[in-house]
Amino acid sequence: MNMNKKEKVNRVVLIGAGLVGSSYAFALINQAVTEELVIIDLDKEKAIGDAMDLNHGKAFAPSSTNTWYGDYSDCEDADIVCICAGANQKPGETRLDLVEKNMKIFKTIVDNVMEKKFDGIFLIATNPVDILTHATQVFSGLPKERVIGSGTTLDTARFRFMLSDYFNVATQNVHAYIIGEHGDTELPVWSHATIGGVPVAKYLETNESYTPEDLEHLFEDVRDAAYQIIQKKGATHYGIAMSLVRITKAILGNENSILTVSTYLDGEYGEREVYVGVPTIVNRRGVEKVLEMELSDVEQQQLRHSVKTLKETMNPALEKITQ
Ligand SMILES: NC(=O)C1=CN([C@@H]2O[C@H](COP(=O)(O)OP(=O)(O)OC[C@H]3O[C@@H](n4cnc5c(N)ncnc54)[C@H](O)[C@@H]3O)[C@@H](O)[C@H]2O)C=CC1
Ligand SMILES: CC(=O)C(=O)O
Repeated sequence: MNMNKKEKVNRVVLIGAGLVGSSYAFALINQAVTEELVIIDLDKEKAIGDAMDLNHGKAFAPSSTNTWYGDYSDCEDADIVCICAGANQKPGETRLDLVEKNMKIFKTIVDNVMEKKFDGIFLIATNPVDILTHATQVFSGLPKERVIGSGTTLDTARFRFMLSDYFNVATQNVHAYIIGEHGDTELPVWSHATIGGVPVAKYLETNESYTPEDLEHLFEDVRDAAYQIIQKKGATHYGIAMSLVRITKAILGNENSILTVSTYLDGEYGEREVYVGVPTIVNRRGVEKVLEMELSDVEQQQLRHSVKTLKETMNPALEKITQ
């Protein structure tokens, strides 16, 4: 046995260590998801400070994550490059309002990463996430299954939390998805939502205080959660950080987990040439398979509207930047 031969360890490169990125780094280390974590940010001093600060807490983590402030050359050996760089929403702004600003930033970042011959999986969080995931695939030329957005994983987590709170059951026993744009046109898939296997429509009958109107309001709270949090504290970052860690674990652990990541559709749900949040089997290869649920007519129409909205914003912005 050659004792000098180094074993390949998992490396995640994080680009953009603002509120979302640094929360992701913190959660990654606390859950010991990867052996190596490299942090890159335009604000070099802030990122160096983050790497120092995170390293100082390592003694208390389940296992050691080798963490350093790096540069694009670190992307060559990376398994995952996670991009959280770019502008966030100011109060009143929609995610789609960020498209031009953040697409320009992404062109530079993705070109820099690919110059270093990156051959792993891109995981995108920056908004509008579905559109920037698509742009990353176009800019990088990597296979579509190796470019993934956080999609509606956060919205699905919010939905499951709020349903579990309403019905007073553990979140783990709530199975329900939010799909579509990570944004204002997202939709709840009520037709497949279950509490411990019991359809939500049936579960409503188990207590007269439960009402369909409450569920409508509950979905509105899910959809508008980011606006409410931004109004109160300026940004959201813990929930998305934990969603990103969940996706990272599914990839590095080759889990075949079903997550509502932003995935390229090529005919599934009757849609093409779009990245959008749908239940997807995620493993070491990235996207293994899109799970095609039978949607109700209303849900199918809502998904079509969501995809149309995404394309209407994305196509001109992509055209402008690739001209
Ligand atoms: N997908 C989702 O569910 C969620 C997405 N987001 C999105 O995440 C993004 C980041 O949000 P925050 O962390 O709150 O913003 P932030 O302003 O705290 O951090 C952004 C970071 O990006 C860095 N940056 C900008 N241009 C860069 C470049 N060219 N190269 C490297 N670093 C660069 C900045 O220096 C800064 O540290 C926003 O677009 C926000 O809307 C936020 C929450 C949830
Ligand atoms: C900001 C954002 O996209 C969210 O919290 O859902």
